[in-house]
Amino acid sequence: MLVIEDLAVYYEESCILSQVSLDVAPGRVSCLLGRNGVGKTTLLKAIMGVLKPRRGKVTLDGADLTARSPSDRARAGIGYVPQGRGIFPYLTVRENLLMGFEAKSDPTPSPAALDEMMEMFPILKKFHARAAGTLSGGQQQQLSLARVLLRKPKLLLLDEPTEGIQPSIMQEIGEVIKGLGKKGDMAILLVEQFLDFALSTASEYFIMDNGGIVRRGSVAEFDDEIAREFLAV
Ligand SMILES: Nc1ncnc2c1ncn2[C@@H]1O[C@H](COP(=O)(O)OP(=O)(O)OP(=O)(O)O)[C@@H](O)[C@H]1O
Repeated sequence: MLVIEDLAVYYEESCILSQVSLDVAPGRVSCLLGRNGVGKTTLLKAIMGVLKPRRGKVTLDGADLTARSPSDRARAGIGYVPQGRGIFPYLTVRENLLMGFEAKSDPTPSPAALDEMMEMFPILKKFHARAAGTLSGGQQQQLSLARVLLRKPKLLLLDEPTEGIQPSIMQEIGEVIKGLGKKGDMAILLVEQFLDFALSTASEYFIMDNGGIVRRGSVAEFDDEIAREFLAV
């Protein structure tokens, strides 16, 4: 379980997150919503340790990660699929997948884990020898997700997985995320601008505004009034 308490994050003197508290339990897909520029990516980076908070605490299954480096956090079980995917375009699909093992405490590639990913994303099996940069945006997104899932993270952070991808692949990715949530052993925090995708994939929502979480609830209870108040521009 991820627990964030009273997190404050600044870019130099500019306060982006002033007081964020939230928790995400395994077996749940939670979406983080909010207007452009409100600080959603900043929060994911602070959870991953790419940005240092000025105040507050990040714990995963009771272990305090606040002072730990991003690579330590990856080893502790945080998987991060950043906006823009972060794949290596000149390496093959298979080589990109193998990079996923580097962040494990035991970096020996497991053929069974590789097979599992190829089964979950058949397109990666088909294109395993291609340079990753030649894949479509949606296929690259699947690769980026598979590379992180290889490590069997306890917490999966996803930043705008639908950005720039076709609706058919969007649906496939949505099904994979929902399936991971249902398995019950992974907590998932999804940042998503595309509201329909977020609401059809997640079971719980958080809304960020003014540097903090201003609303949370079950997706089943999300309505147009909430969208107008917190998400309309
Ligand atoms: N490296 C940086 N230096 C200074 N300010 C930054 C930096 N990165 C982001 N910001 C600012 O921090 C604020 C929050 O940005 P962030 O990307 O976290 O928002 P977001 O909610 O994820 O937005 P979007 O939905 O557009 O991705 C924005 O005002 C942004 O301009």
